[in-house]
Order: sequence, then C-alpha cells, then structure tokens
Amino acid sequence: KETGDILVYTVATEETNGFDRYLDSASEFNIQPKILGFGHEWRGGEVKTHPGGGWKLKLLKTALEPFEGDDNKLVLFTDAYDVIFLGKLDEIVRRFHKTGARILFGAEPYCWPDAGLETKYPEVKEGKRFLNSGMFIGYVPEVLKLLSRKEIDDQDDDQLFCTEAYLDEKFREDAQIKLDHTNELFQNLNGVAGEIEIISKPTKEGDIDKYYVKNVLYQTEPIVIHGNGASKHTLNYLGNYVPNAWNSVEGCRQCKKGLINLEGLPSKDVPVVLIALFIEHNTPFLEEFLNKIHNLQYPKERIHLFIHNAMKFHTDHVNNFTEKHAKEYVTLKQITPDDAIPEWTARDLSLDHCLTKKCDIYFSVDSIAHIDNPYTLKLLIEQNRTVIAPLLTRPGKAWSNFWGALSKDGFYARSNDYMDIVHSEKRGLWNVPFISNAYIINSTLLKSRDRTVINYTKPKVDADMTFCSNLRKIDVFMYVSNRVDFGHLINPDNFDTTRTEPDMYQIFDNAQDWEDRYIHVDYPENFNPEKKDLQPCPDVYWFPIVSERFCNSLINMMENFGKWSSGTNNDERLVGGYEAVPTRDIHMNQVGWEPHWLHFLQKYVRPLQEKVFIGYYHDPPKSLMNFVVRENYRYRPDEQPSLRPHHDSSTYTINIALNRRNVDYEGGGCKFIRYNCSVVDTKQGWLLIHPGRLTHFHEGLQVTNGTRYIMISFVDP
Ligand SMILES: O=C(O)CCC(=O)C(=O)O
Ligand SMILES: [Fe+2]
Repeated sequence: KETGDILVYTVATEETNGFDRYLDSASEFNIQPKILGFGHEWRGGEVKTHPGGGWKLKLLKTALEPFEGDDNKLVLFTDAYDVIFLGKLDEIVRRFHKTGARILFGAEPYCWPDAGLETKYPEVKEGKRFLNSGMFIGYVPEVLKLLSRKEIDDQDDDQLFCTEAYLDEKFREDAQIKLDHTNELFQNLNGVAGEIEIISKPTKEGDIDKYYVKNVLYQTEPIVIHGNGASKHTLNYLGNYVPNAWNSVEGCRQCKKGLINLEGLPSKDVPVVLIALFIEHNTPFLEEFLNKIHNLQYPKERIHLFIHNAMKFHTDHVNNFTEKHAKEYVTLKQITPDDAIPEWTARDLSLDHCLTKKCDIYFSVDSIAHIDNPYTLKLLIEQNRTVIAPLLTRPGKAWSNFWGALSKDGFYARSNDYMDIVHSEKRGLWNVPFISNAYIINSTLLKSRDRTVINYTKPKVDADMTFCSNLRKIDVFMYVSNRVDFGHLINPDNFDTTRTEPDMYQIFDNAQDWEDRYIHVDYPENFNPEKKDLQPCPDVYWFPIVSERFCNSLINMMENFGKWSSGTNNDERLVGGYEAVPTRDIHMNQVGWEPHWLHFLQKYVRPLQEKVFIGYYHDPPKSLMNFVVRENYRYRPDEQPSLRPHHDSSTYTINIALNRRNVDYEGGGCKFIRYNCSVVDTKQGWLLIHPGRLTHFHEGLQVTNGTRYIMISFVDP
C-alpha cells in the first residue's frame, strides 16, 4: 500500500495550543508525524514559522538522509503550529499522484519574501501563482536534491530557499516541481479567506453530517490547511468545525476533549483560584455583580480575591461587600480609587499577584460581567483550556464579550457564525481572536512567560486588546464557551451617577437587572390562574408589584429632591395652575423619571389592569399625573394629614404603598365611600388599582403618627 511508504515530518520546538491541534488532527486520520527539533531552542529566526526557517529544512535534510536510496519513498512536510490535516494519507498521496509532480508545494497569492521575484514566476492560467514552503510533498530523492541544492543556514528563509529552486527552470524541470495552484491538496489561507467556506454534508456512511473546507473559487476541497502569515485566526475559525470538531450528531466534539472533573474532590485538592475583579467604570447593579461572584459554587478556602476599584462611586459597594465576606476567602487584596492605579497596571499586577499566591487558575471578571450561573468557575476549569471565557451577551442584543474575527488592523470583525453563537443557536467551544470581560487563564501559561510577553500595557491601547494581541502573538488560543448559559453583560452606557438612586433609571438599558432588583418577587404569581385576585373593596384590586428596595429608593429620590408641593390649590406644575384636591407631593417629571415610570406602567401595571378590568385595552397607558405623596402627621391644623372625598381624573388609579403601616406611620389608608369600605392595612410594595371616576368616590384617611408615602398615577385621564 502506498501510504506505508510516506514519511510525515514537521518541526516544533515546544508544545503550543496550535501544535496540540495539529497532533489532534493527525490522529483523527491515524497520521503519525515525526516531530523534528522538539525541546530545542528555536534556531530559525524570531518568527516561528518564517522568515528564517532554514533550520527547519536542515532538520528535514538530516532526517531524510538515511532514506536517500529509497526511490519510491514519499515525504510530506508541513509546519506544525498553524497546520491542520483534513484527510487521510492515502487520499493525500492519491491527489499528489494526480498532479504528476515529483515535488508539490502549496501555492499562495503573494510573492514572498522577495516580491522582486514575481516576474521570474511562470504565468498561471488559473489559481495562485507563488510558492509557499509551509507544506509540500515529494519523492525523497528529489526532496533531498532540493535540500542539497545550496548550503542552508539556520537563519535563512526557507521559503526563499525553495522559491529559488523553483525559479531555476532547469532544476524545476529536472525535479518536476509543481505548485498546487488551485488547492487540490494544500490550502494556504493568507489573503484568501473570501474563497474559503465551511460546508456540511453527509459522510459516505450516510447518517451523519460533517464539516469540510471548500475553496469556492476553484471548487476544490483541500485536505491540508495552513494558517500562514496573518491568517491564523482564519485557521482557528475553521478549526472550530474541522476535522470533525463539530458534527450533526455529537455537536461540539472538541468540547468533550481533555476535560477534567472536579466533582467530588475534597476542597483541599481543587485548583487554587485568584479571582480578580475590575471596576474601571461606574456600573449599574454592582451589588448584584459582587453577590454573583460570592455565589459561585467553589470552595472559598481555595479562592484569593483581588479587587481593583477605580471608581469612588463604588467605594461603599465594595466596602460593604468586603466587610461582610472577605473573611471567607483565603486572602483579599484591594486597590482603591485613592491608590490611583491605572487599569493596565492593575491588570498586570493581578497576574503577578496570582503567581505570588501560587494560583492554579486566574479568573478575571469586569464589573459589567454578571456571572449568573453559579457553576461557571467550576465548569470553565473543568473545560481545561489555557484561556477560556464564558459567553456573555447583552440580553437581546448582538453585543458580546468576544469577537468572531479580526479586521486587517486588528479590530472587530464579525464571523459568519457570530450571530449563531451569540444567540446560542450553536452551542460549543469557539476558538476566537478576542475575548474580554470574564475569562480564566491556566497559570501554567503565566508561569511560562513573564510580564514582558503577557501583559495588558501598551500606551493608548485598550487593555483587553493588548492582552489578546499578546496571546495571539504566542499562539495561545482564546476560547469562548456557550455550552451552557453563563451570564450576561450590563450596559453601562447611560448610567448617570449624578442622579440619586441611578440604578432606578436603568429600566431601559438593563431591563432584566432592573426587574430582578426592583420588581416584587411575587409579581409573577399575580398571573397564576390558580390564584384568586385579592379584592379588599368592590373593584379595588390588590397586587404585589415592587420590591422593598424600589420603595426605599423612590422615597430616597424624592426626599433628596426635597421640593414637596405646598398642598394648596395653586399648583404651577399643572396646566391650569389649579388643583382641586391638593396633596403634598413631587411629580415624577421633577426628578427626570417620567419616561421610566410610564414604561413601568406599560410593562408591569397594564397586564394587571387587563386581567381585572376585562375588555379595557389602552396600550401604552397614558398618565400626566404621576407623583409620590408624603403625608406627615402634624398637630398643626394647616398641615393636612388627610385628603377630602374626591374623584380622581383617571380611568383607573394606581396607588402603591411605599412604606410600612404601624412601623413607619400609623393611621392612613383609603376609604371608598360608596361602598363604605376602607383599605387601611396596606402593604409596602403592593399596588391598589381602582376605577377613577363615578363609582370610586374616595378619601385619604388621617395619618395619626409618622410619615406615610404613596405613589399615585392617574392612568388614562
Ligand atoms: O391616601 C390615599 O391612599 C389616597 C390618595 C388619593 O386618593 C389621591 O392621591 O388621589
Ligand atoms: Fe384619589
């Protein structure tokens, strides 16, 4: 059989993620390459592939010399770190024989490293014209002839060496050297990403779809691919699917490779983790961010904490957290706004701090990254990759913490599968060129290179971009996983910390977080068909709607604003300037919160209204009068602690109790005169909803002690 007579060689001095992938792809097809140069200092120049691969060719020459007289022996030589096999050796050999060459090189669109040689190249009718030395196959005698054609130095450029041989017409003809112009066998990826597609089709056996690389320009399916030059990320992208990294039956096959299991390990044996938290910007819902970190299911006696807080606004949040919880962790290192340490430095410091603490795992989390899944840390460690991020997205948006592709200048570009990944229509493990906001790093990487290689610091460049660019340079793969849901990203864009209670204003930008904090935990129960609606008086309904936190925040917003109305009939805030039944109040628009409130009415109140007052639809609900009433008990007769009987100018009115009867105040309540029915036992965060006109003539009852706050809206006046 032909394949017994082929030698497969590569050169690699050390293990890298790319080398592991090369070996994995080889073993997928039972190819057993011989590795030359392993464990040696690289002697082929600074860039590991080229220029300066003379040493590679010398190693190959030495390896082939024992086979010199073996006229029928073939040799397949490829780079290692940036090559993937997509087919079996006998198929590779078959395609080689079809070309009639004695040596076949892969081709590429660039005349490199010496563009001046372009005119010396034979013209081609179709395909790429220039030689690339990263992949070739040939008969041993001819390959040895090629390698002996001239003296080679370690530092020489291997591609130039092979190019000169090819451009020597007599030599080319004698040795029958050809280029694989149209990618029948070899595909160099640099500059041709637009010709390459991932296709899926059933295997010969039938019942499973697998992925293949297709060159759609030449309609070929090359079976050895090479991420030469700037095309490493194209190769990484393809490597997410081929060879058999994905298929229609098993989904993400590469996800299941190399896993470790922490389940059942005693705490003392689980990896030591440094969790590094970065608060570099004012961020909504920071308390929840910290709590989610604290809720991670991982032994705290194996966790060191590092917190860089650059924002004064968050000092109390961080201090409250550390005062409460720091003791539970092995150590805590805190950098405060007063330390005035810039982000870049803090991030670099945290890497060193991890090593100081003899960490096994570094886990970096930015303040916008909400790790909702408490198993995230454990799952990421078990995935056992050098660098891996949990996929985090802005809910309902295309925004995420990874880039699927890179533009030429190293910025964001969208990959074909980006939306499928962001929306988790495809779940798996994705090798991508940029991750941020939350990721773990195996400390073996941090130990293997110092801060001159792995760091965040480059003047005027974003810290994450610098970091990822550094990792790309040393061939470290960055994975993002969406195997399960891990969490989401906060949108900090419109966070106005000059407001009192700024998170209350986040109902639009961070809707889910807003709901989690400010909507009553029992709100969904209002829609449970098994439950009977509470009706304390005829056509007055009673529902839990907002949290205690909401109530306190709204009171705080109003008290901080402080300009309570006088409670007289003259009210310059109203169009007519006259209020027949005045209260001491502050309107929502006075604190810039009316749009938020109207949205709240539409999203949370309207469904309740539609449920109890059947047949009335008014979407969105309109309301001009939205205000918080403060009723102080005073002995002075001119302070009105009650409200005389009246109708509201509304189709329906909502009335939310913001504080606690018999704790914060006594008395108070609302009496519906027509039914001789009062609601006095109001509950904080609960809403009363009743018709405004005709039937529900009502009065506010006397507050007999303390201060009562209620939130009122006259809906659809
Ligand atoms: O005090 C109450 O609960 C009733 C308030 C009221 O009816 C109003 O503000 O229009
Ligand atoms: Fe009223």
